Amino acid sequence: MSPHAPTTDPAPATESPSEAAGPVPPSARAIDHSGVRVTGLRRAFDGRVVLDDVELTIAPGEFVSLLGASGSGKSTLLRAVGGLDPGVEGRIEVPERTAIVFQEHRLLPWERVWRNVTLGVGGGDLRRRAVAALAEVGLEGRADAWPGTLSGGESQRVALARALVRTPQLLLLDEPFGALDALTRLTAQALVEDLWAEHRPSVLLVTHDVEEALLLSDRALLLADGGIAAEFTVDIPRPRPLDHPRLVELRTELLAGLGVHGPARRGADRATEETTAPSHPSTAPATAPRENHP
Ligand SMILES: Nc1ncnc2c1ncn2[C@@H]1O[C@H](COP(=O)(O)OP(=O)(O)OP(=O)(O)O)[C@@H](O)[C@H]1O
Repeated sequence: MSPHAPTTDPAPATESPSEAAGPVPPSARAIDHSGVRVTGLRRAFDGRVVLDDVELTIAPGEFVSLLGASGSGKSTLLRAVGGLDPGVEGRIEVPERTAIVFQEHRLLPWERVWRNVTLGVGGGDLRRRAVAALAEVGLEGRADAWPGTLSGGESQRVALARALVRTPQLLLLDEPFGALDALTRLTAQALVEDLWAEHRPSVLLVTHDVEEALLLSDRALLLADGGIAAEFTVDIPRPRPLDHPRLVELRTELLAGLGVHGPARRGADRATEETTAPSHPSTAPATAPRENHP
């Protein structure tokens, strides 16, 4: 890691569609491997402390999920790691190539899909690179489409392609499946898992969905009271069946950590707390098509 990491985030942080997916601007924050190290992170809004001395480490290639009640500061933390928040204090070390995918796809409607994918990307051969990234997310043949002609799931795939084309060492995902219907969500989750297995970026995924976190991540972190309140190692080989006993156990522990008790509160949880209700049926088909990988 760079010994020169600053004590405050130096990255300029205006937010535009191209920056949303693009790399964090080159800065002294870059480290020499693809992990993340955050120490002493603090963020207050109008004197109200949201993040208080947060420590976070992500190993190179590790998939980490961040859960927590609505308003606990998940997006604030992710934005800070992504260099999008100039108001944060602390030491943040991230790799040079970082890409972010948000819940909303943030595509420019007046640019064709392939141009959206390569917005802000340097170098030549942009169309070919966009087409390759689009193929990776299953959107062969859609390079010249207008964003307005895509479904929600397809748009989110374009957003993923926009991240992929930057060959990120760190992928920041802020509820990227949150706006998708249940079935599209399962497919998108499987896609992200496959892409991660193939490219092995480090990943920080903000999600409300406990099962999503348990299916995808190596570790799930619980954000509460301004800090990481609990950490769960998901020591289950992939692909992970939802009825794996350890997954069921971890799910119960995570839900308890989130203050949700009992197995049958699914609809109520989602409606009232926006936090943790399982989104998969108990016989989820999501795991079936997944490739096996470590
Ligand atoms: N720019 C801002 N100005 C003022 N307050 C903010 C700002 N951004 C976030 N906050 C506040 O900080 C707190 C944490 O917000 P954040 O969006 O990080 O929470 P979250 O855990 O991601 O929530 P959710 O799960 O609902 O998306 C909230 O109380 C929010 O109102």
